[in-house]
Amino acid sequence: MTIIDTTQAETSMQQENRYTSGVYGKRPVTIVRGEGATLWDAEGRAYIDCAAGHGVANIGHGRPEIAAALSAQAQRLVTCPEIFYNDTRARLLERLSQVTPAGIEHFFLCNSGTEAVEGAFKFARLVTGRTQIIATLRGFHGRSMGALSATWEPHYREPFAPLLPDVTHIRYNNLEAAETAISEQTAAVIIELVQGEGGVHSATPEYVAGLARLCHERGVLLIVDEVQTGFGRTGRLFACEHYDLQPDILCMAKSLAGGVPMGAIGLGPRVMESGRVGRGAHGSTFGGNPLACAAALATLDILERESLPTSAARLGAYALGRLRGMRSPLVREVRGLGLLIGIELKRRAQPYLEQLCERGILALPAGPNVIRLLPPLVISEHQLEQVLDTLEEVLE
Ligand SMILES: Cc1[nH+]cc(COP(=O)(O)O)c(CN[C@@H](CCC(=O)O)C(=O)O)c1O
Repeated sequence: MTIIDTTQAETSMQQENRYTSGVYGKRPVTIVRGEGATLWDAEGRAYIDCAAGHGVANIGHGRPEIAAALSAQAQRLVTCPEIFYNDTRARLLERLSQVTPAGIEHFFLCNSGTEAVEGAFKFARLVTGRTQIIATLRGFHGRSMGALSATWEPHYREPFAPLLPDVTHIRYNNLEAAETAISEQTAAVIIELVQGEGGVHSATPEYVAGLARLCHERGVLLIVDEVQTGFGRTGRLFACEHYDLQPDILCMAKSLAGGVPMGAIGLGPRVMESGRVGRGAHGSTFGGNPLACAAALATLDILERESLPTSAARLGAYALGRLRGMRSPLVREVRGLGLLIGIELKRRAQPYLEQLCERGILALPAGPNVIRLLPPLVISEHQLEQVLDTLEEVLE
């Protein structure tokens, strides 16, 4: 079904190129419609989506429940800053306290992952009176100046120096490195339990348990960045559940509101009982807006009603098994948890991503040599088989 014809599609690309900032490496595809784990381009070509908008579309595209929630809320009230109470926001805050890891019962609502990280750093400095932030090699936490300071990749970071002072990067999964780095000046350690953009590397249970213990002993807050791993991606609602971990601060965004931009900072007792988070400490015009809150409530309903974290666990285990059984000379290692999967190649991943796109599969990189698969958790078994078959062909 052609949605717009080729000429219109080319015009649309030319139009976007004429006015865009130029910071994105755009693929020559104009995506115009989505449903479930399928996307269509302007010429009506269908793709199986293994990018999910950078891990945003966990519940899939074109969900009528999200459209209905947005429409109903938009007809009542779109925006309402948190200087006023709002009924939809109140319901979401309560719902988040019920589904997040134990102890996380208070939230600052914002509008993106990087904002969640920025706020987390502010709360950590406020609560501890300390300044140092410790992050990990290969970690990705956002591109705004504070979050960027904790993002490891030098070519993201270095053009914008000087960034936040007092940010140290340590080896991931290395407890001795954390023991050495943590000092009297350390406010917080921030980690992803599965490093996403940094190449799909999972934390070991021993590392996480040791790091949590170390942070508690040394008066340091543990910030867990679940912007990418949250809301079912790794096979549990939160990756913290795999580790029985109660973070001091939990950063959330991406799939929280079913594709509508939203972030949230979950605050644990060591933050809230400090008595140091007072009026005026932080703020956001759009944070906690009723429209995003309505979409988030509908999203949490869908995740629960369709048991999507369990689907991610089952489908992800199957996919990892098949990928690890692949005898491709190009593959160095297959890693992942749930439907957050990384295929490390012995070569650059870009040419293979382009071949996948030509064959109707949209996937992402995670560093120069890793193909990252982040499909919607609603992907069907048949679609997943097609993805795996295509990967076998492309990587043979
Ligand atoms: C773990 C994590 N933390 C924070 C962020 C920042 O979120 P936001 O401000 O909403 O973009 C992201 C974006 N992850 C995507 C990076 C996109 C980019 O290159 O920028 C990704 O993993 O592709 C993360 O993956």
